Amino acid sequence: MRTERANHGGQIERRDLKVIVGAAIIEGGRVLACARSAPPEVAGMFEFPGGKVEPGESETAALVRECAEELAVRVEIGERVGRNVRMAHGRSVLKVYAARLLHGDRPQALEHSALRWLTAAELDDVTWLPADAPIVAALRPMLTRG
Ligand SMILES: Nc1nc2c([nH]c(=O)n2[C@H]2C[C@H](O)[C@@H](COP(=O)(O)OP(=O)(O)OP(=O)(O)O)O2)c(=O)[nH]1
Repeated sequence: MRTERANHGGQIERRDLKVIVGAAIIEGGRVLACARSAPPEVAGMFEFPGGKVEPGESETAALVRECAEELAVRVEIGERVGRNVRMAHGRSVLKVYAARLLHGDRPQALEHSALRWLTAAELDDVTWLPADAPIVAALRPMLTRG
């Protein structure tokens, strides 16, 4: 994504905004939380499976690709969960979408150190990456709603 903003001199400054997408995979009132295996500073903290959107790739396509790479599952992408979360001093943005598993696929931890299915009441049982806090808050009523 390309963004423009005026710097202090009033000139337009162009820079690339990196978009990170995450999938809140929901099944039976539970969401899949994945523990990062690296880097060491965040290893063991939980996130939504996903990653960077590649140039020319749609957000949905990036999520389908990342879920296949990280979990070996096929997913259907649904509605947005929560708001855009700015990270890395505004250089990147995290966008999370609800997703559901297709064809009876079961997630495998190909890149994560652990996978956990959490109910709304269990969302706080794990330590999420800090940027995920507003997403987790928005997810809570969605899980209860079923
Ligand atoms: N996937 C994901 N990343 C998140 C979440 N919350 C959060 O702060 N992040 C951050 C962690 C990383 O700095 C960045 C995602 O980078 P990544 O390394 O997982 O993405 P990637 O797979 O495309 O990276 P790469 O190793 O291919 O370069 O976003 C989240 O819920 N899911």
